[in-house]
Amino acid sequence: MSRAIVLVLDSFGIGGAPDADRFHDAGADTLGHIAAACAKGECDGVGRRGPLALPNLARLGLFHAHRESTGAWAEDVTLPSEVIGAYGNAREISSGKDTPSGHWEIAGVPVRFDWGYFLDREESFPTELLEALIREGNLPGVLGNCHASGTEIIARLGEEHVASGKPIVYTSGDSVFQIAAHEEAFGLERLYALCETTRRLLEPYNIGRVIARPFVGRSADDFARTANRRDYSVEPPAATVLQKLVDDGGEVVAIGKIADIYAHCGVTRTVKASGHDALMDATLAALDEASGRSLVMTNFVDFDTLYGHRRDVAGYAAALEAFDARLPELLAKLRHDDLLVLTADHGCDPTWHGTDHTRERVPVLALGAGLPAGSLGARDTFADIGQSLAAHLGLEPMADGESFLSKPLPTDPLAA
Ligand SMILES: O=P(O)(O)O[C@H]1O[C@H](CO)[C@@H](O)[C@H]1O
Ligand SMILES: [Mn+2]
Ligand SMILES: [Mn+2]
Repeated sequence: MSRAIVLVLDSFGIGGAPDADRFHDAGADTLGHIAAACAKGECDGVGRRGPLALPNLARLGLFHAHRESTGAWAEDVTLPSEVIGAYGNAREISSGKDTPSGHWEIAGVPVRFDWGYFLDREESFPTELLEALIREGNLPGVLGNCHASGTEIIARLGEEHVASGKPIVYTSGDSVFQIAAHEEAFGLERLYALCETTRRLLEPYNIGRVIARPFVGRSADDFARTANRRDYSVEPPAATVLQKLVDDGGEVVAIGKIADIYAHCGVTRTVKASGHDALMDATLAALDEASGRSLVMTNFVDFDTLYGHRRDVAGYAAALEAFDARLPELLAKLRHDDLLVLTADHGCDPTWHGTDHTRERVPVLALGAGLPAGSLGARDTFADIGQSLAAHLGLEPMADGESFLSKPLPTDPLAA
């Protein structure tokens, strides 16, 4: 029975998006700029040193994929003696560079409509929306109401929030409405309920996600966000490959943020875990259990949340190396007819201006299912992954994308 394993390294772009200009991201290159910083010794001293060392990802073809995306090798990296994976780079055709768009497109459903955005950097939200939220949420008011980095805004407004009981509302370049509140002073369940109210009030605004951002701590110096973050996404606009597999009697194990990102559509089992080691442990355990026709999908969120958005280049490098070191455990569990795909949902170049995502191509590193090692070239949409998963899992083809599993057409002997 076919199994597929998809690991999404959240925000791990490899530069080169042909439409990066439109997002003011021309030149952004998450992998390339991390490698360059490591090569200059700028990432030494966080439990790592020297050039970026990703020997296992390199064997799957990561650096080759990056070179095909940008035209240049990542600085000072060691190339593998042999590439064992099929590697490619994929551009995104969805209108946004956000997490749901990237994941849905990976699963064969690009987002062709435009999301709503709160574009004003200050006074970002419409007055009538905030008035409705204050009324229905029984709130003394709200704080924030601006574009912000989530860690900076709790340091700036967290104490006032605890004293006043007013939740902190903020947004970003993404189609999001985020609510930060203290887990104990405000209450976690109350925060979740407020997010559900917000989700309903946002219906006319076409916003992709409401995100609950609980935090703990006593003062601005030690406020810290917790793993109880929860995302309230709208449903994908069409059946993803996850949904098609479930409808056809298969199993979908969603690990980490995956279930939230797909609005719980097309998921048979949800596994929550916090931190990359725990996420990898959960993935390995799921592989031990997944016996039938199944898809195991994991989102490795820390690359994005702890390092990309925080513009922490050294932290990102160390997290990549730690992830790479655990890959052999996963490879050892693969059966010959499994298909493993490693990819990303967008970029978040930690050397870039601002704190938002960056429009980039993503790596497509595939192994197994009889795929020969070598280049898959430049893929025109992330949906090529969804289409390949559909082919591998024996599902009807998706409307978008081209499978990289399909064999080349036999040459016509008469045409010679
Ligand atoms: O700064 P924090 O709160 O981590 O927010 C980030 O997380 C959100 C979801 O990816 C993005 O919209 C981005 O702004
Ligand atoms: Mn993401
Ligand atoms: Mn993000």
